Amino acid sequence: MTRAVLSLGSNMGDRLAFLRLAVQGFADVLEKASPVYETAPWGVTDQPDFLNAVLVVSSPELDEWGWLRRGQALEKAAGRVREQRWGPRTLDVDVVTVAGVTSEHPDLLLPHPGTPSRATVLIPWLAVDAEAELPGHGRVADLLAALPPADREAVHEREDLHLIP
Ligand SMILES: Nc1ncnc2c1ncn2[C@@H]1O[C@H](COP(=O)(O)OP(=O)(O)OP(=O)(O)O)[C@@H](O)[C@H]1O
Ligand SMILES: Nc1nc2c(c(=O)[nH]1)N=C(CO)CN2
Repeated sequence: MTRAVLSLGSNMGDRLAFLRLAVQGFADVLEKASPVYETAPWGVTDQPDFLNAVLVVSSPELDEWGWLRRGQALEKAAGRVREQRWGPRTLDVDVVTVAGVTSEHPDLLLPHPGTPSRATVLIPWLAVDAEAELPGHGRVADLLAALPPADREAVHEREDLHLIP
């Protein structure tokens, strides 16, 4: 039995449809789905805005590699092709944490090392779990409070969009 937090992102094509494709792909293991957020791009800033969201999932069968494989299969189903690092994509599924698991394998770093600095992950995560903790880094609420205000202000809830119609 593992419980995982997954981050979803899309900034190409029908962004909401790609996020929904991911939600449908995890429907059998879905515990919680966050609101949808419109977010300014970080990393490569000269690209379209993203939609981002977070899912909490749990399964008696899947280990951390199972979560990665399922996410990658959904990225493939969304027509994602290998592209520039941090560049535009139809669907990105990152494994943020798997409860009780740390990994330094380059194909599966856990917790995902980008998490503490990404308001695009921390804000949706906090929306579904106000008490969330990132193993080794403390409370998600504290991580978010420590970010520059501009990072938090670049993330806007889209109340008109829903992962589950
Ligand atoms: N926790 C993780 N979740 C998803 N992929 C991971 C993780 N740790 C390592 N990877 C590896 O990262 C590789 C590249 O992933 P990807 O192209 O999505 O990176 P990116 O989204 O551009 O950047 P970032 O990983 O910083 O968000 C994949 O081959 C995958 O195996
Ligand atoms: N706002 C935002 N920017 C990004 C994102 C993302 O999900 N949201 N993902 C990236 C590559 O992983 C690069 N930049």
